[in-house]
Amino acid sequence: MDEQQTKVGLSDDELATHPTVYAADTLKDQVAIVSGGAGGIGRAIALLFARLGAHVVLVGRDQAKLDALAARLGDKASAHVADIRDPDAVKALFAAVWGEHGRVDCLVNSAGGQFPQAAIDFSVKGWNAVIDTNLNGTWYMMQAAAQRWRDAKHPGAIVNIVVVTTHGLYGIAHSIAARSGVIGLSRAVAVEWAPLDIRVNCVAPGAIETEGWNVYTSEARAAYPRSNPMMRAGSAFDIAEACVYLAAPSGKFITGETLTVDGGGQLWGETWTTGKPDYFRGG
Ligand SMILES: CCCCC/C=C/C(=O)SCCNC(=O)CCNC(=O)[C@H](O)C(C)(C)COP(=O)(O)OP(=O)(O)OC[C@H]1O[C@@H](n2cnc3c(N)ncnc32)[C@H](O)[C@@H]1OP(=O)(O)O
Ligand SMILES: NC(=O)C1=CN([C@@H]2O[C@H](COP(=O)(O)OP(=O)(O)OC[C@H]3O[C@@H](n4cnc5c(N)ncnc54)[C@H](OP(=O)(O)O)[C@@H]3O)[C@@H](O)[C@H]2O)C=CC1
Repeated sequence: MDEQQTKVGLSDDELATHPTVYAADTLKDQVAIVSGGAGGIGRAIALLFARLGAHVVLVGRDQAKLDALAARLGDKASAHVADIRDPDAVKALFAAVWGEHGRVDCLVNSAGGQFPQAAIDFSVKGWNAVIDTNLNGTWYMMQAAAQRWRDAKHPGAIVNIVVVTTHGLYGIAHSIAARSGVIGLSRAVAVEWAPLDIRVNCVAPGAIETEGWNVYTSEARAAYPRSNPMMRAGSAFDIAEACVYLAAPSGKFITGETLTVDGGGQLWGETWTTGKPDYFRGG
């Protein structure tokens, strides 16, 4: 981690008042679970979903962080501590939320992350930590949601936040592997779960300024805005609006899709999370 911990991205006040294309009742009376809900992207999703009428269940491992955001949102949110890597904790989470609200309409899996390291140096523990968090943890949440929806004969929508796996992102091969797994899994269950009226989609963000960037060096962070043809970083709000699109009725004929929100970064540009090797500088 860099010694310079910087506050990055939009503030809660900016997120809460950001202009949106969506009508104020887009998610009226819906219940949405957002894992990583107090993180950089997750909180933007939570703030927008609540603003559009949903009750948002914020999930993460840090009670104080969750409580602080829940307090801001009042009766539009509640906080639930759960480690998504613990399948029993995930089951207990869904039992609690279903017991409290009698429904869940949408699950957004935004909990996740990785550390930058050359793949050749990954330790077994480090590899497993990233796979367990991003692939297994996401799966436990998806399956728990789907089982509840099946048993209650209730429709549902899942949006998994992944990373761009196609081109241009180096130094996080463990995460690319885990997120490719999530994308493949989402496509597979989009078909299996279509008879249950459950849609499953992914959003792949490019460089989105959040506090999550603090795991990268200041040199790496400084280059991220130049990693796409728009030559700038996106905001967590861009991801939140994409999630609404897929979760709301606007997405009713979309399943098994990955919506890339990266300013064109998968077409042009490169991101070196561990610094660009001399070899690729042509020197
Ligand atoms: C243009 C786009 C930019 C890049 C695209 C992506 C951006 C983002 O995703 S933004 C950031 C999102 N948030 C995060 O990434 C959060 C920070 N990451 C983590 O919390 C961890 O990396 C985690 C996801 C793996 C959490 O797992 P946890 O079990 O809590 O991990 P530990 O800290 O206990 O570490 C376990 C194990 O992993 C190895 N390891 C961890 N950090 C590093 C590191 N910096 N370098 C090398 N190895 C690391 C290590 O083996 C750890 O075990 P110990 O050695 O016993 O500590
Ligand atoms: N920002 C970016 O540029 C990009 C981000 N992404 C991905 O988007 C997602 C959100 O990123 P961002 O908001 O920026 O990152 P943050 O680090 O700000 O947020 C991640 C959140 O996940 C939670 N979390 C992590 N592990 C667990 C766990 N085991 N159980 C429960 N909660 C957990 C953390 O909360 P706590 O530690 O309190 O539990 C944290 O709030 C991540 O998957 C990230 O990799 C993808 C591409 C680019």
